[in-house]
Amino acid sequence: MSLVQAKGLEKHYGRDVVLERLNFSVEPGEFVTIVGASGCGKTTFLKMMLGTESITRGQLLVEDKPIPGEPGPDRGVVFQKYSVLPHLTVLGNTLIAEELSRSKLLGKLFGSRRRQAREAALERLTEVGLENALDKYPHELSGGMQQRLAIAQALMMRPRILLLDEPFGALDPGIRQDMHELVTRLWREQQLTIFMITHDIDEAFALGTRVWVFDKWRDDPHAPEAYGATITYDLDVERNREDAPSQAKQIEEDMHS
Ligand SMILES: Nc1ncnc2c1ncn2[C@@H]1O[C@H](COP(=O)(O)OP(=O)(O)OP(=O)(O)O)[C@@H](O)[C@H]1O
Repeated sequence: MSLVQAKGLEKHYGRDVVLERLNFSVEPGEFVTIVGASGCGKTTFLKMMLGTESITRGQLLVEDKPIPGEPGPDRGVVFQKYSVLPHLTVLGNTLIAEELSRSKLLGKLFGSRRRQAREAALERLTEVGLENALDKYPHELSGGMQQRLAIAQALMMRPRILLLDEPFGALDPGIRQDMHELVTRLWREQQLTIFMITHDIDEAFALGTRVWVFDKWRDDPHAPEAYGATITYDLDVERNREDAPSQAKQIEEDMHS
């Protein structure tokens, strides 16, 4: 059974069609990277996966069931802008992910549940290499460390699906390379299924097993809102590694033409 499927999925904002005719099946363990022109609906798609944007038409299914209309523990997310809370330490920021998810009414965990959550948080922070920064506050962390913390938060509930919206867009190239290694390791070790938006086509081909290009397949210059973007290329990078450089170049040219 596919893990995620879209059938005729569409997103409109009023009369503005942002996404249309999205049809795909994603198997467990795939690493899907998503590229496309600015404003073509990539983040909107990710938010539909997260459950914070409604679906206008069609279906978006996880294991054959409609995706819940709210975030859940099976889907972790990391955005480009650092999403950590400035008044909490590294450990506090990781614990809050569990507190918010498990204890909606009380807002806090107590006793053995809190101890278990602390152990889980320490484990996640060790996985992302922040075990020596538990008591630091976000302003004391580099950009790369803040994104490591955001990843630890996202993985706190052991999601099967990880949604990444340009998570490394603000980082220096050397740090990005470290983050690529981290995400690749976590993806393998935790058997995650990843959907990652990036503006960097080389990054898309380096990390993804599958690259999607979002673009409009039909356009009316007199009514630009009439048609939305869809997946215009769906490339199996894993099986065609040797073609990746020429495909990346072609996509880069298409996006800038
Ligand atoms: N809440 C909203 N209400 C109305 N229009 C919206 C809303 N959110 C996004 N849009 C519009 O939907 C379109 C797609 O936006 P989205 O952020 O998904 O694009 P994107 O491909 O992620 O862009 P970028 O690469 O610049 O981040 C844009 O035209 C945007 O203005």
